[in-house]
Amino acid sequence: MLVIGIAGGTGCGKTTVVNQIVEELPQNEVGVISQDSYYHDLAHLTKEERGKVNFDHPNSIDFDLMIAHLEELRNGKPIEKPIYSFVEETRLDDTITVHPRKVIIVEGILVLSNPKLREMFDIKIYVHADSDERLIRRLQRDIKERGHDLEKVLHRYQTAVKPMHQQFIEPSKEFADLIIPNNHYNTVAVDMVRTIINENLG
Ligand SMILES: Nc1ncnc2c1ncn2[C@@H]1O[C@H](COP(=O)(O)OP(=O)(O)O)[C@@H](O)[C@H]1O
Ligand SMILES: O=c1ccn([C@@H]2O[C@H](COP(=O)(O)O)[C@@H](O)[C@H]2O)c(=O)[nH]1
Repeated sequence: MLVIGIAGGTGCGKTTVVNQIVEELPQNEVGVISQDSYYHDLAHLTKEERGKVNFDHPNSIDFDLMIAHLEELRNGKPIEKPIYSFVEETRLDDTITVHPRKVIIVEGILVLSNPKLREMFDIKIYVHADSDERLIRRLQRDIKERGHDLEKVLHRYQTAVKPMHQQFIEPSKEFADLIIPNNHYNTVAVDMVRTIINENLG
C-alpha cells in the first residue's frame, strides 16, 4: 500500500487537490482519510461550549484513532471511519466503512505535524497558498457551507486558526517531499502526483 500525506493551512486547497488527484484514478484503488473525520467527539459539550474549542490545536484531533485506523488499513482490514459535522461541531453517531486500497491519501491541516502519523507516509506533500488567499476562501466556505457568520469566522481566525498555523502547520512544511503552490489551480502538480500514483498501481 502507498500512503500519501497531504497537509497545508486551512483553505489552501487540500480537499480540492485530493479530489482532482482522485478524479481520474480507478475508484476501487484509491481511498481518502481526512483528519476532519477525527475531531474528538464533543457530544458532552453544549453548542456554546463547542464554539469555544480550539479546533486548530493538535489536541483537538483523535490522532490515536487515526493512526490505529491507518494501521488497520495497512494490515488489509476495513475501518469504521467517524463522521464529523461542521455545522453541529461534533461527531455523528454514524460511521463510514473504508476498505483497504492500494493507495491511501491522508489529508488535513496537522497530518505532517504529528511525528507518528508522518512516519507512516511514503510521500509527504504540503499544499501552499498565501494567508490572505486562505482567509478569503475560508470566509466564503464557512459562511456558505458551515453555517458561521463573518464575526465568528474572523474571531476564530485571529484567536486559533492563525496562531496554530504559525505554531504547528507552517513549521511542518519542512517535512514535505513536495510543496504544491496553490494560489492558482495547479494542474501540473496534480498531474505529477497522479503519475506517481499510476506508477504504483501499474
Ligand atoms: N487554487 C484555487 N483557487 C481558487 N479557489 C480555490 C483553489 N483551491 C481551492 N479553492 C477553493 O477554496 C475553498 C477551500 O478549498 P479546500 O479544498 O476546501 O481547502 P482545504 O481543504 O485546504 O481547507 C473551496 O471553496 C475551494 O473551492
Ligand atoms: O467544528 C469545527 C472543526 C474544525 N473547524 C475548522 O476546520 C479547519 C480545518 O479544516 P480545513 O478543511 O482544512 O479548513 C480548522 O482550521 C478548524 O478551525 C471548524 O471550523 N469547526
